[in-house]
Amino acid sequence: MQCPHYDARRCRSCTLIEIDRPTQVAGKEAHVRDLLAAHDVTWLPAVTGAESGFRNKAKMVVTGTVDAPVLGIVGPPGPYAGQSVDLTDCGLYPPALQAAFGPLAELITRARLQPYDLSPAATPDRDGPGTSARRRKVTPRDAARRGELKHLLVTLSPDGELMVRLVLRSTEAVARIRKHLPWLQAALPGLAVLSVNVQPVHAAVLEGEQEIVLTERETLPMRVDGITLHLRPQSFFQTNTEVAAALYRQARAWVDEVAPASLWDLYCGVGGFALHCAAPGRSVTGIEISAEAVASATTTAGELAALPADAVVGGHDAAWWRAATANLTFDAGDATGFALGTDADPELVVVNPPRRGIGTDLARRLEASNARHVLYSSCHAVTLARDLAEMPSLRPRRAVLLDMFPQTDHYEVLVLLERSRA
Ligand SMILES: C[S@@+](CC[C@H](N)C(=O)[O-])C[C@H]1O[C@@H](n2cnc3c(N)ncnc32)[C@H](O)[C@@H]1O
Repeated sequence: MQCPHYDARRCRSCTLIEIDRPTQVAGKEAHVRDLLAAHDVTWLPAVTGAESGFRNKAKMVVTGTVDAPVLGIVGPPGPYAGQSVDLTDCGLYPPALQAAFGPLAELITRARLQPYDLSPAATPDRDGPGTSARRRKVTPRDAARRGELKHLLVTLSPDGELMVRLVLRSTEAVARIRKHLPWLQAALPGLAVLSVNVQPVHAAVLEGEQEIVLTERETLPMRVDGITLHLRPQSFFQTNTEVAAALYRQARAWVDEVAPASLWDLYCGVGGFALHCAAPGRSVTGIEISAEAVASATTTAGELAALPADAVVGGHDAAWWRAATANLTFDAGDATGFALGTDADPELVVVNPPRRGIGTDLARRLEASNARHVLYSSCHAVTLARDLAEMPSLRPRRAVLLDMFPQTDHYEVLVLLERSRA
């Protein structure tokens, strides 16, 4: 893929952009196969979606001035080091996401949102979990920092609707933003959710805990395979909707083949795996640390349970969904704490942890359980391989690489583990 920002060294986020796509994918396959070399795994062909325009979410640093805000990044080491770099035409964003940046820049001017004075090291990582901004420490210089608006976070739904989050240092500008909301809604008819996230600390984290939703609607409907997942401002959603849908479909295919009567979906987020894997006669429990994500997943389950009689969702009618959701529950909590807190074992466990993996305690709990299968979806194969080593009785049998983050060396891998009978 060609990118003028990369070529000019204004942005170097897409570390593999000079390599053609088949070679990128082959390199990722070699990486993961090497990490799983000790196991006898049957690999499906890699899943690849679009190589550009695939990101459903933009994390923009806001620099410049109130009258000429710049949405993008702070330049990386090189000729643009420390400078404002406009990335509103970044080729990773779909056109509908790019088109939102103009009106949002105008909102910044109209509402007089002073861009925050960010140092170069506060550039957010644009390639998924784990951000350089998160790793920054608060410094004594922080007291001198000026400005209000730190980041602009924009998510585009498959139906073309938008969730916009303004990360501000304080609530000082909230009334002004509220005043200009009708204008923004006219300029961006797809705007479903507008919120302010308050992040008072100097860039130690990308966003803060307090979220003030300014629109009537609080969730962005993300339709995946006909199932409407409800995204709230602080909930996780897979970055690449097309590849996420393929991930959930593959998980469902393997789960249906194994046909477990009971399933846990640990680290369930807004419920993508659990809702795809629900079926009549199957009990499904989703566990997730974020209470707001659990509320979203519960909403979707409730909607599917109450479909109009003539509705068909994901190829199933209302009666099927009523039966499939009869034993589908979501609870907020720590995945490891939940698993260690019960003696009951499901027949199959789905895990989709953050980059750090599931860790020793949960891996040992699963190893010692009666679960016949584990389906592990990982965005960091190094921690996956480490976790597998803690579960020697659960043997990886099938796997597939999903190229969720083209142009970078990140990828998702889904592995079906089966308990060995020996
Ligand atoms: C990679 S995301 C996967 C979410 C979901 N499975 C999906 O497909 O969208 C990891 C999720 O784990 C959640 N999480 C992080 N730490 C957790 C913990 N200790 N226990 C349970 N969930 C946790 C995060 O909030 C996030 O939603």
